[in-house]
Amino acid sequence: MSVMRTKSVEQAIKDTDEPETRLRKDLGAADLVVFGIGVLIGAGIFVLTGTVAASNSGPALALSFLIAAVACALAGLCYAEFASTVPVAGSAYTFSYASFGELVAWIIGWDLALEFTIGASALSVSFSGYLQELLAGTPVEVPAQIGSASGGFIDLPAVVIALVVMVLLIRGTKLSSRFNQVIVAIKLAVVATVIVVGITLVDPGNWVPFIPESQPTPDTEGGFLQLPLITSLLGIEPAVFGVAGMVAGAAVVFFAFIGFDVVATTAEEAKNPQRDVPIGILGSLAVVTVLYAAVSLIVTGVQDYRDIDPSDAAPLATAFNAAGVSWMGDLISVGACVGLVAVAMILMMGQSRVAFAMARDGLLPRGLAKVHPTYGTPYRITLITGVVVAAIAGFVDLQTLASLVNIGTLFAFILVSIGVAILRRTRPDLPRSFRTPAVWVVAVLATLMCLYLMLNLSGETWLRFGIWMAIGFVVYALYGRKHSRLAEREREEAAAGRSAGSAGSAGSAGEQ
Ligand SMILES: NC(=[NH2+])NCCC[C@H](N)C(=O)O
Repeated sequence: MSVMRTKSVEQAIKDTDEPETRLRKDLGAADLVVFGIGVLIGAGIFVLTGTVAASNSGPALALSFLIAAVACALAGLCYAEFASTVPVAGSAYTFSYASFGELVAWIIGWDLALEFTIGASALSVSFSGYLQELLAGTPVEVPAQIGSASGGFIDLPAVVIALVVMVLLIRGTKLSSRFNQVIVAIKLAVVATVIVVGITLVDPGNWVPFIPESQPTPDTEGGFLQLPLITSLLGIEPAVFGVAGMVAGAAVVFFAFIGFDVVATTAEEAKNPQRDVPIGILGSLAVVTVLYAAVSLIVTGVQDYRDIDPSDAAPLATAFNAAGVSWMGDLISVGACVGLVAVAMILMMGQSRVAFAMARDGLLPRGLAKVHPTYGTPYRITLITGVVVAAIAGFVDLQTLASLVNIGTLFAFILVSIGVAILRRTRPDLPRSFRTPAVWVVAVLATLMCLYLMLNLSGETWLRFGIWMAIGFVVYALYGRKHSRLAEREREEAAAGRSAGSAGSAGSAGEQ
């Protein structure tokens, strides 16, 4: 069946070598770790910490982060293996093309588009929140009507920043990567200061009880009825706090760990992808896990979680302002603004790379994959992505965006984890410079944990995700299925086979 046609790993690597669509290879291991940290530290730690501490976890926020970190580490091991096996642009997309076939590849590519595009919108919105906190009370204060989608009618700062990032990206990867290194340094310095200064302000009494007692509504007493997916389907109030709240919190702060997979999207631009990509993924994940746990303890230690406003767009700054250390509030806001822009930038870049790979394969119009003659970047895709990100950022709030990104990413993690295990069976011979230890155990655990976190997201989130995927199926049926390069090759070979009088070779292009 044609939708099952797979593109061999060898073919995927060979396809990267066409002059018109070849990317420059100039990133090293350190670039990738920095790149990873740059995309990981963002809205998750700067904004969602406050929301989740206030509405789901309380001081157990630190545990919510650890739960999410475990799921990510398991999936991260699988990502590291596939990135070292299939070092080409496009991340999970390219990988599934080689292991599951074209239809699944399309599904995952479409899913990644959701993760990156909506993710970039989420980061633009978060940037806007901290910018407004910084400008509040000054003559250039942003008026509420144009300050947020929920409180006004458009989030204008979010729209503007998305467009600025787009222009920077079109100007070139290396420039953006340098720019990113400086920003990562600023961001790490801010996080370190939050931890160091924060320790002196902690009142350990705020951590007691560490897991606040569950406040279930009468309907949700116990068991599966506490899962947000179920409660929202049944139209009842979800339980808050307690262990169930902590896990529901994990499904939201999961957002903070998304991004190491973006490192895999740049594999084609790495000098030595086999070694550098696993280092980049696992290294950046380890660093941020420690930082997140520390910052969570600070946020809930400096303030009583009951005093945190769940809709605060700049909770870290607020915590220090409330403790009377307003210079810290300003410092955090400046660092957050800069850091959040960097994440938006990398996400947009990730999106352009995935779409680039898909266009090169003919699943999207091939003209989109054209690289700019002087800048060497996929400028057409970047332009389209930037405009879409800006439009969404202007009108949708952060919670909605973050949950949607999480469900899409968890889904991609599941496909990748299963894919890694399957590829070990179908292609045991492939060179793998990084092998996931105990792959069957790790892949199965990663799948189960991600699935469980997905169940902790609401019915509305599932519905939005379902709609997005349904649109994807229509696009594939109407365009990609006919125009894909593999489809073309199949047709050519079938024709060649007929004229040579041998029907035997038809379709072999797709075989592994
Ligand atoms: N690949 C993504 N969609 N990443 C979005 C999340 C980025 C980052 N972890 C943050 O906390 O802001």
